[in-house]
Amino acid sequence: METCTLGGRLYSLHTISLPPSKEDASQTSISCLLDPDLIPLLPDPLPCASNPNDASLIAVRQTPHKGHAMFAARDIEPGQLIIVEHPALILPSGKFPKEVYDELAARLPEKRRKDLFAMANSRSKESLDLKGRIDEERREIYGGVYPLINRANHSCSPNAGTKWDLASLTMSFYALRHIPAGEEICKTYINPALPRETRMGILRKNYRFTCDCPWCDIRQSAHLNLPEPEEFTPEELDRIAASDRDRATLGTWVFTHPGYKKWSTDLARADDLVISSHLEALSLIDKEGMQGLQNLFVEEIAMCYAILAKVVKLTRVEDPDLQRRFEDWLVDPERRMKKWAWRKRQREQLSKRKDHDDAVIEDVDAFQFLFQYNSD
Ligand SMILES: C[S@@+](CC[C@H](N)C(=O)[O-])C[C@H]1O[C@@H](n2cnc3c(N)ncnc32)[C@H](O)[C@@H]1O
Repeated sequence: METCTLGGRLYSLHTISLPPSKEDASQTSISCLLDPDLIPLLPDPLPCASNPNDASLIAVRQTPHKGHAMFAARDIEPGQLIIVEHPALILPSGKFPKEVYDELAARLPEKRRKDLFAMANSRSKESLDLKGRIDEERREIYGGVYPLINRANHSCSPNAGTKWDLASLTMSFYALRHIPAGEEICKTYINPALPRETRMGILRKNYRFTCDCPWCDIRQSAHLNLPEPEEFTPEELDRIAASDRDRATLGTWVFTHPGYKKWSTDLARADDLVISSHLEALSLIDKEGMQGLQNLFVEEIAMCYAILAKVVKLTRVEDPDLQRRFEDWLVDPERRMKKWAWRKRQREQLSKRKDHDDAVIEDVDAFQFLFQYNSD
């Protein structure tokens, strides 16, 4: 089989060869199902995943109620890269006949194929963005299957996140907060800002499990294989409602609170407005374990020139360009951050003028004062 059609669209089966990797001899190819017009647009030659993968950082083990899971074998610091991995499979979203999956898998080296099929729900995919590679109207969502990264189970308070790199066709997996040795490393399969009921419904329907995170499994009984309680106590209902409210607030924060851009040119807003509002968001993030959103807020705070040192560390995988920009500012913040310097100058001039006005006000008659005011 070289091609197949789904929903009137034609797809080609295609194998991308990878440069040999010292660390993983089985990682030799990616088996793909692609729009034929995408194939000539793929990076060629494909760079080898710059493999800083440190095998001693993680351990994959069988668990009593979640199949395999990934654990931190050592302490992992916030922002630290955990894995960089090429997908074993790339295919469009949508359901294809079983033979298509079998054919894609058959094209993989044996070890890679076995690893893939050993995974629970081996069809779960990470979405990949092929933006910029094809016309907007023909763009569609592709998914990748990763033998190692896909071992990470789900949590609604994930301690790790993923970042896709189109140029190398790799996914980076990195820590969103400190992960102590022994803790399970989880990512989120869904939008964690959704209410508990909706999150649980999607996870049951699409992945066939009941989430055991502390925000879903209110009684922490999933590991005992106990069913969801029929009824919650009023205190439990309050906790669920508070968490849903906090998550919804975080999900819409950037639309409901002023950010750096508006603040920077608006002297009517207090100097610490964005910083204090975004610090409030960061404390909600900590409360709900939604560190996946933190860069958005930390970046805004940093734009107001606050905790640059923290953001430099946190952005190293997710946004290396931003990291370099912040490092650059740190060399001479007032000169390089023009908007910050502008606000500072305006405040200084205003306070100088106020001191001056306070000193002369008694000598100035009403007419002079009005004149001075209007001529400014
Ligand atoms: C991408 S796989 C993750 C690795 C999988 N545990 C394994 O053994 O290979 C997704 C599947 O893992 C299981 N899973 C993931 N997160 C879970 C969780 N929080 N609780 C229970 N099962 C989970 C579900 O069976 C889900 O369909």
